[in-house]
Amino acid sequence: MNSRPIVLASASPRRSELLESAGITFVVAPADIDETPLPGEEPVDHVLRLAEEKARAAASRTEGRFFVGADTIVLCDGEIMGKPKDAADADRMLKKLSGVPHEVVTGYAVYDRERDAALSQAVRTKVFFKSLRQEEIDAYIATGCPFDKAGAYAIQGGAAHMVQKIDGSYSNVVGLPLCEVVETLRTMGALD
Ligand SMILES: Cc1cn([C@H]2C[C@H](O)[C@@H](COP(=O)(O)OP(=O)(O)OP(=O)(O)O)O2)c(=O)[nH]c1=O
Repeated sequence: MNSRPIVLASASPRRSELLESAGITFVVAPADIDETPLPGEEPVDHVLRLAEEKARAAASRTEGRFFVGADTIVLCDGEIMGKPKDAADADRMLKKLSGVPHEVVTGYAVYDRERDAALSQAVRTKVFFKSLRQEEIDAYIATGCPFDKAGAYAIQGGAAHMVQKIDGSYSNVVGLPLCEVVETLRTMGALD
């Protein structure tokens, strides 16, 4: 699908699987950046900033032409939820999400090293959780799954049964809005 080198600036195996599923050839070069929100930073500005920082950080130390970075957060009642710090934090997040619709926001950026230019976009998906029983929350946390996921859950994993419905892109919830990312790669000339 592409002859020009694409680099995925991510350590997330889910993002790799999604991009692979679109038939895109790429190499992986995770970018380790500080993901703390700036004081007063709006959620969309936050994910867009981090996505571009990840793409540019990978470009500063990896061969390639197009660099894809992404960042996913859960937005519930004004709170930006990243990954839980520990089991108590995961428990707090899941209790807050229980029975309440929330949004998953993923920002992504494609940085073209040759033109020193980036295109970015934030995609929002509404997720409706059922009311969770404490035993369900405890059992889920005991699996260890919540710890590397924004909002302490994975729609593609053990939390599938907690989700009543979604409104919007599924791949966006998993961490990369595939439809939009592929279109952006095409617009930028990264795909044949
Ligand atoms: C809500 C939700 C999030 N997630 C994941 C997507 C992201 O990998 C993670 C949010 O953390 P991110 O900081 O966006 O990404 P990451 O640290 O995993 O990877 P990298 O920064 O190297 O690209 O949560 C799921 O896998 N399923 C879900 O249902």
